[in-house]
Amino acid sequence: MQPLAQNLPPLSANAALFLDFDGCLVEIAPRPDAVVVPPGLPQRLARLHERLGGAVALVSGRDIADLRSWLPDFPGAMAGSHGAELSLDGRLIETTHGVDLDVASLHRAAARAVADSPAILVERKPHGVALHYRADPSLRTVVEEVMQHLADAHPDMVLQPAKMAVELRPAGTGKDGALDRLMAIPPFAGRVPVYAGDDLTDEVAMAHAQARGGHGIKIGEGETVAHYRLSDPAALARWLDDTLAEVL
Ligand SMILES: O=P(O)(O)OC[C@H]1O[C@H](O[C@H]2O[C@H](CO)[C@@H](O)[C@H](O)[C@H]2O)[C@H](O)[C@@H](O)[C@@H]1O
Repeated sequence: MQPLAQNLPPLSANAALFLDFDGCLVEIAPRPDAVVVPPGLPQRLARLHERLGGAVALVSGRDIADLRSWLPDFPGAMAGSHGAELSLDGRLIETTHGVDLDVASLHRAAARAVADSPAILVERKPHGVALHYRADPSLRTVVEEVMQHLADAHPDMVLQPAKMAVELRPAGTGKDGALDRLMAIPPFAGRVPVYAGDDLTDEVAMAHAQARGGHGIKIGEGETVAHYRLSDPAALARWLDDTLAEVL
């Protein structure tokens, strides 16, 4: 049995905070373009960024341009596309993988393969592709088979299971690598990493945070390596606000 939310200690002043986006900062929505940024979230992130000396990063499966469209004023670092992209302080987006990918051709192949199932949403990503079956969960097997087929045809890409979706991302990327990369540079270096996330792609990063003496916070249900759990994005927001009021 994992510890209850009330056992989660407040963030300490020497923490480095890593936050996932979908299902963590915002509730899961029917489609990727339908999420709602809760009122107060941009201000909360800005205050945390200021009080933690800039050591706050967003770590998402979304690409950075997409992430930035939801949180245009976020002042900290962003790791996007499951760690395939990195942006420091709103500056240039750096691609962190060496895979030579014809992404347009991958998008076309994915779209062709599911053309007979219009309920499957094809998300064209700069470093991969995602197929979403949330609109019709009975299409899960179709999506899994198509994505396995695409993965077989692209040995430099790996499958990334997600919530009601399956993605392909470049091999060698991952949120664990993003965390390691940021923890090696100021203002993150020397701090204690705390990582909050809700999905499978977050588990490796939470494990890395804990291996570095920090902790992971699982948002929502499901198996996890994290030491702590909070029920939903609203509970995470409350914990962050309590921390800001009491500690930082
Ligand atoms: O790492 P994250 O920030 O959690 O992003 C993971 C993926 O999130 C998005 O898909 C998920 O959220 C959608 C909106 O709530 C939902 O409709 C979908 O079913 C979920 O799988 C996003 O579309 C992906 O690109 C991200 O990789």
